[in-house]
Amino acid sequence: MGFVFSKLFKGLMGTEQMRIIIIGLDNAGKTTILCNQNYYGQSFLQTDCILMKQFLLYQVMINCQALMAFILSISEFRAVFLIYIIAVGFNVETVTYKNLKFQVWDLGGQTGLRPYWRCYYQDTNAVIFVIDSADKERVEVARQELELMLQEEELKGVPVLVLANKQDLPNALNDQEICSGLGLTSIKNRPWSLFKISAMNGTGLQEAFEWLVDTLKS
Ligand SMILES: Nc1nc2c(ncn2[C@@H]2O[C@H](COP(=O)(O)OP(=O)(O)OP(=O)(O)O)[C@@H](O)[C@H]2O)c(=O)[nH]1
Ligand SMILES: [Mg+2]
Repeated sequence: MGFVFSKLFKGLMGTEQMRIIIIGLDNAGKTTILCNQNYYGQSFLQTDCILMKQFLLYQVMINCQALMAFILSISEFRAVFLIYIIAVGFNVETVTYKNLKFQVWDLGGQTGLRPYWRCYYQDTNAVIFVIDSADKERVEVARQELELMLQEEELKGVPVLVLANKQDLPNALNDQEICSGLGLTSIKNRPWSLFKISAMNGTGLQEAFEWLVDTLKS
């Protein structure tokens, strides 16, 4: 993902730091979207893109951010912590490309973690809302969480990219079903778009993030 982001945001000029949050119910595929290319691909090794990972263990760990960033900057520790990030909690990836800094926050979606999403809304430039397209039973829960989030004053007017993930699964809902299930057409006060993707095989990600880049640029 770092590679995708660094490529896509290469065209943006200036020194402004973009802050993006990735949210959605647990098991939607948020961490897979953010991390898989860095774990298994070449991007983690590229030389012109500085990647730094930080790990936060719920709110109590917030004061330890600087310490965790330092630990993660030591390559020997990084792999261990990155694996731990997949399992629990919140994850942030900072991609620095030349003079552009881009911060992507992956917020855990378990029921007990959702109340903490709002702690990360301030100064957010865009929201990526991920849904497991094969999880028909919880589309309504996802709709409620999305609706709550969109009511937040701190996210007023902020663009929302909805990713209908796991489209590789045979029972995945299509975009019309997701659109009506999440009530997306009632969103009138901000730019939004829905893309069908598979984080597993990368389908649809490029188009989705191009929409996001274009929206942030305009
Ligand atoms: N078939 C399929 N499985 C996927 C896809 N994306 C993610 N998964 C799987 O779905 C499961 C959950 O993925 P995560 O990325 O951990 O989900 P998450 O949204 O970060 O979950 P929380 O951190 O609990 O909020 C994992 O087993 C992934 O391998 C996809 O596109 N297709
Ligand atoms: Mg996760």
